Amino acid sequence: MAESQRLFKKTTISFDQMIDVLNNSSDGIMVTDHLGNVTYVSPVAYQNMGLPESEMIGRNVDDLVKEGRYDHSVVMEAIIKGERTTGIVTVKEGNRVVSTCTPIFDENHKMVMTVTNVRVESLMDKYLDELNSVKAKSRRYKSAIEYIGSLDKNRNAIIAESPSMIEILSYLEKVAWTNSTVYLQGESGTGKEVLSRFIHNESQRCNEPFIPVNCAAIPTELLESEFFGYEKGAFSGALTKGKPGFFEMADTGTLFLDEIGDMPLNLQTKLLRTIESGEVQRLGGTNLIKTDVRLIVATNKDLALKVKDGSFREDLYYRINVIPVKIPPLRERIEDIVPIAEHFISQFNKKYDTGLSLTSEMKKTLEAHSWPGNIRELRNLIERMVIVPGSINDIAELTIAVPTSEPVLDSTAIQEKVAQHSGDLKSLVKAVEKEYITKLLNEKEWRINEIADILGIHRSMLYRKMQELGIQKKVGVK
Ligand SMILES: Nc1ncnc2c1ncn2[C@@H]1O[C@H](COP(=O)(O)OP(=O)(O)OP(=O)(O)O)[C@@H](O)[C@H]1O
Repeated sequence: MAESQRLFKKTTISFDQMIDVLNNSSDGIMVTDHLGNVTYVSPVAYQNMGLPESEMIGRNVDDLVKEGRYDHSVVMEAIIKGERTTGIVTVKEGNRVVSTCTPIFDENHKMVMTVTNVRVESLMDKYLDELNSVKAKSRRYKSAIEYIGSLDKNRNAIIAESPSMIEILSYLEKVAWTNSTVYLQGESGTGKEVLSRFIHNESQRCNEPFIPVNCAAIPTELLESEFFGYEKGAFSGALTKGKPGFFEMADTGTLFLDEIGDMPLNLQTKLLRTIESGEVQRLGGTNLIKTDVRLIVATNKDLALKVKDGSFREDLYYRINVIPVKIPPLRERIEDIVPIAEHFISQFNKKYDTGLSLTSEMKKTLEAHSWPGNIRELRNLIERMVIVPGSINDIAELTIAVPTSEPVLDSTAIQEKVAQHSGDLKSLVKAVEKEYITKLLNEKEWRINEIADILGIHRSMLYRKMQELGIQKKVGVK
C-alpha cells in the first residue's frame, strides 16, 4: 500500500473534504468511468472545457466530440491505449486545452475509471515563458560569473585623504542611489574603475552583477557580439549555444564602460539606441530582450573635443553626460600619495614576504613627483621598490626605468645633453629638467600656471623644482 494511502486511512479526511480538494485544484479535473461517461468535473475543468457542469455530467466524451463540442477526445485515446495520454483539445469556442488523461485500474488490472487534468494552453505557455526566463537569467548569471572571474579582483580598496577625493566620494555616495548615468572623467590610472565599483556597491543594485568593460581592449570585429550577444550559428566561430552580451549580463545591475571615447561610431549608434530603449537584439536573433541596466561611463579623453571633431556622437555625449564627475590627477591630491603608497606597500609586503617601510625622505620624494601615470604608476613603483630593495630616494631614477604612458620628450637638446654628459644619472636628469623648465619659462614669459599645466604638475611643485634646480628670475625680467 502506498504511503499516501496509508496516511489517508489514518487521517479522518471526509468525502466532502476530498471533493473540496478536487474543486480547489488549480488544474481542472475531470473523472469518467471506464467507458468515458463523465462522473465528476471540477469548476476549473468546466470553465476550461467551455461547458456547464450540467451538460457534462453523465455524458459520454465520444458523444461530446460527435456534437462538435471538441475536436477529439484524449480520454477515449487513453481508454483505448490503456495508458496515460496527453493531447491538445480544441474547444468549440476556439480555446485550446492541454489534457492529460490517466486510466485507473483495480487489483485485477481492470480499468475502472479515468482522471484527466485539464489546463488552458495559454497558461501553459505562460509557465513555459516563466521557466524560459528563469533559465535565461541563470544562463546570464553564469556568463557574468565566468566573465567576472576572469578579471582582477583586487580592485575594491579606495584610499582617500585629500579634500577633493573626500568630497567626490561623498557626492558619489549620494548619486549612487539614483539610477542616473555617471560620467567619470580623469587621466589614466586616477581610479575611475575603482570609483565606479564604489558607486555600484553603494547603490540599490549592490547585490546584482557589476560588469566592467574596457571598450578600447576589445577587438573591433568582436565589439558588437560582446556587447549585444549572439544566437547560435550567428557567425562562424560562435558558440553553439549562443551567448548573452554585456547588457544582458549586467541586467538589473551596473554596466561600467571604460574608455567609451574609443568606441567606433557605428557601435555608438547602436549603444545609444540600446541605452534609450533598454532593449537588445542578439546578433542573428529576432527577439528584443528587455534589460534594466545602470550605466557608468569613463574616459581619459576630452569627449567634448571628440564631438567637435566628429569622432563621438553628440546625442550620445549628451545622453551619457548626466552626472559628470572629474577625478583629479594624483599630483593634485598630494595628501593621498603617501596613504595610497602605504596601502600598496602593505599589499606587496604580504605578497613578497618583505618588510619595506617608507622613510620620511622617501615620502617627500613621492610627494614631489608629478605622477603622469597616476595611481597605476605609483602602484608599479611600489611593487618595484618592494622587489628591488635598497635606498630609493630619487623617483626620477626609478621613473626612467618604469615606463609610463607619458610621451617621451622629443628634443635634440636632450640628446646633446646625454652626449655631453659623463656623470651620474641623477645629475643628468636634473640637467635635462633644468634645461626644459628654463626653456618654457623663457618661451611663456614666466607665466607659471600655464607652464605648470604644460608640465602636468601643480604650480607649487613647479616652484619647488625651480628652487631645487636653482632657477631664479633675473632682475629686470618682468
Ligand atoms: N583611491 C585609491 N585607493 C587605492 N587604490 C586605488 C585608488 N584609485 C585607484 N587605485 C588603484 O590604481 C589602479 C588604477 O585604478 P583604475 O583602474 O581604477 O584607474 P582608471 O582611471 O580606471 O584607469 P584607466 O583610465 O587606465 O582605465 C588600480 O590598481 C586601482 O586598484
